Amino acid sequence: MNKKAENIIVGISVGDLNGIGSEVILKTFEDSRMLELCTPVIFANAKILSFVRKSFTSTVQFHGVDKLDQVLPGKVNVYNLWREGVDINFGKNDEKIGTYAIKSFAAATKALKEGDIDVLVTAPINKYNIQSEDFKFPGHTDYLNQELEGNALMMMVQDNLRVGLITDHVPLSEVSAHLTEELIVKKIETIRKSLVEDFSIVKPKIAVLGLNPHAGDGGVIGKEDDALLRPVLKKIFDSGTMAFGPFPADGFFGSGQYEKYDAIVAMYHDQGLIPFKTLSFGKGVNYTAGLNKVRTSPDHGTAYDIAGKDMADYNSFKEAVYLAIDIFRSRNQYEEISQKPLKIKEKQL
Ligand SMILES: NC(=O)C1=CN([C@@H]2O[C@H](COP(=O)(O)OP(=O)(O)OC[C@H]3O[C@@H](n4cnc5c(N)ncnc54)[C@H](O)[C@@H]3O)[C@@H](O)[C@H]2O)C=CC1
Ligand SMILES: NCC(=O)COP(=O)(O)O
Repeated sequence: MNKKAENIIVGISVGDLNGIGSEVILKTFEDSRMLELCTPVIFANAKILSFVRKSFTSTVQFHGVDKLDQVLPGKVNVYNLWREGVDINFGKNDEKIGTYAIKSFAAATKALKEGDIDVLVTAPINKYNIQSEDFKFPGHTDYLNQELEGNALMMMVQDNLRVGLITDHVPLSEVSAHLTEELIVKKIETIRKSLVEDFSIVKPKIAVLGLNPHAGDGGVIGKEDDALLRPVLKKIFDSGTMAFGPFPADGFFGSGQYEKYDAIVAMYHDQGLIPFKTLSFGKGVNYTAGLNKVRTSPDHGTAYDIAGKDMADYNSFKEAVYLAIDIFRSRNQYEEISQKPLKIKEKQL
């Protein structure tokens, strides 16, 4: 299914309205060339966005729609999800605002499932104020894993730097207990498949970080690297996936070895995200790999400390839009190639 560029519909959930989400969305679409690349649809309310726009140097014009079949190319569409006014207090952690963040995210996910939008880009939520009886997830990734098909995997991306996580929203004290052969095999296969289908890398090279300092130093500092990781990685390598490691994480980044691999696999959130954000903050993208639909988001959170002050850097959000479109196209190309493989006729003697 090859779509004309401007017809790729990018659904956008508005995130926490007291954070910097609305600012980075508006600033991204201030540049009208973005509308030649895609058709954006923001899941929110046109009046609210017109109100918050006054706080920023933005002149972006909205096209409010009440149904998704009214969305127009060449416009910044806003799907009016609610009618009532909402009190915006930039920088304030507010449960009521959390309910609107989830309203937007849930509706955009439904549209993604039903094919009304092609890809989803999410603005940041506050993981505390979104919690309710109906929504008990630590983040977007976990909810999408439930709603869509496949096995969600958090992958941070900036150009050729890609960091995938074995465990993501897991407290540090529970990481080791989560690490099993089954989980590691499943996650590394998700990363391999994503590199092939989403990033068009034919035979990807994957580096895997150890869990413990110095990858355990032969068992002196923790047993998991020798007892679990090494044998699992050998099995994965023997089955044909170019996975290497476990590498001691500090030296691996410090010496620049990360540049030699198509993806780096971290055992837990901060092991991967600290080096990733240090190397690429402001340009990185959080991609949910492994699902039947494409979702990306910027590399940052709600940034309450600068919300409403016209200070937010919107480049990471813009990159999230670009990457979602690139992956959507790459997946379509991969599907086409797989359906029409080169026909090789064997010569009969
Ligand atoms: N995808 C998502 O929905 C994410 C949500 N969060 C949530 O955001 C909230 C705040 O998280 P933090 O860890 O404080 O991270 P944060 O990214 O919101 O802020 C960290 C620091 O970076 C600065 N910063 C962030 N984005 C910026 C931008 N675009 N331009 C300029 N400066 C920027 C902030 O001002 C702050 O000083 C938490 O509730 C967290 O759960 C965090 C990361 C991702
Ligand atoms: N640090 C990235 C992060 O925690 C975002 O999580 P999610 O909301 O994308 O699942």
